[in-house]
Amino acid sequence: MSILIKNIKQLIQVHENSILIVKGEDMKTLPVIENAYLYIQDDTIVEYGTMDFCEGMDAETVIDATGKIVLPSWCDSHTHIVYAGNRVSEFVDRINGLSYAEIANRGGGILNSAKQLQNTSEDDLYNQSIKRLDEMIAMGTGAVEIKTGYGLTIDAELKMLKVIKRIKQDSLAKIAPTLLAAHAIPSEYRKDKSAYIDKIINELIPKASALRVAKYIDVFCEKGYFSVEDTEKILKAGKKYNLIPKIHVNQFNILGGVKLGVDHNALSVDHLEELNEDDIEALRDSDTMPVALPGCSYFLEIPYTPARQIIDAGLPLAIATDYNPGSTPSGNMNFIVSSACIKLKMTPEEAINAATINGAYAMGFSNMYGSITRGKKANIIITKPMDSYAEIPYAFGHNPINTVIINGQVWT
Ligand SMILES: N=CN[C@@H](CCC(=O)O)C(=O)O
Ligand SMILES: [Zn+2]
Repeated sequence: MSILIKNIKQLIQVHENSILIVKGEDMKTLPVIENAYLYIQDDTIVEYGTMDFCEGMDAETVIDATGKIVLPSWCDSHTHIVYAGNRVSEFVDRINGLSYAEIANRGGGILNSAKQLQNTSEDDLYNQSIKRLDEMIAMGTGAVEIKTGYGLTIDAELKMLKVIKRIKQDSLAKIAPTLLAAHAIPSEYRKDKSAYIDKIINELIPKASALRVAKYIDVFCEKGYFSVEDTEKILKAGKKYNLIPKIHVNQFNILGGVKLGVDHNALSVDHLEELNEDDIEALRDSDTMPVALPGCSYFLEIPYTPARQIIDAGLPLAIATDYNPGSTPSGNMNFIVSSACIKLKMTPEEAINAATINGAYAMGFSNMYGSITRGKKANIIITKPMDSYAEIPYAFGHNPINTVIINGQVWT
């Protein structure tokens, strides 16, 4: 199967040589070819260039992209899309004045989602979750990290992993699976958190690893959830099974989780709504990607991650949705790219770098995703007609997408 996209107004994020990450000042650059073509064979980007070199070229499917922008699909490196039901009633409670923490303390929040998930069959959970993923693909996302963390029992966490495994097998999207059993303390362990941690370490991690699906390990390192010491214990246990850390840190409080993540070679440290100079220093010269989740800040009305401070310090930054039922019930990366510009004061170039190549890095596969490079996977967005790529973040709330190609197939 071959696809030729021709007369492209701007082909963006083009890299002749495969790059893995973009940092600091370099994030301001987004390589563009004007009046371009792109040739896809099966699931792979094979060739591209200016239209001058397209003469005589043909393919089984030819798409005329006159007036349109073509770019790599969004890489969403932080989601919790496997969940059951929703938390609409908590949304209304918050409008009426309750805080996220007050709702959680009353047994709502993550524990509410866990109760719903425990009472949902694997098939039902799969159907609800893949529907969310399909909606994300239609909005331009081609690679997605998916976490567990709404099971909170051995059986329910394994059920989540099985669902993620099925999604990974069935979907055209690239999936990065993460074990986040340490997402909240189950009510039955309220008075004995260490017993739950022991269960994760001695029972769940070995069983999860036998399922051969989880690649990453996550912990919600936060007051009232898991301390830095708890987090370290779990990361060390994960390491024995080759699970790479990708952790929730600094959402509400600075506890030292960023440094811990860096010390344990975390692939990413996510949230960072609260951040200090020590965190920036810890990230300097590390291989750990900081990840901002502006949809969560928007929905919970908490501070936005200080992206300028991060990028201006010469660090890389990725942006992701955090799609989940409690703090971000949206998987729309177009909105995240807009929010990065409007609220995090990132330029369109920085936001697009953060949502493509750096998002792919934060999932460990920027060698195959996140840029227009020969040999990389053909996950492509073709926009509606627009004057420049800056209109993608500018027209917030609009759907900028005309066509999505995923794994070399036109998505319908
Ligand atoms: N902060 C921890 N986990 C999720 C929210 C979970 C929930 O409220 O269900 C997050 O990343 O925002
Ligand atoms: Zn999260």
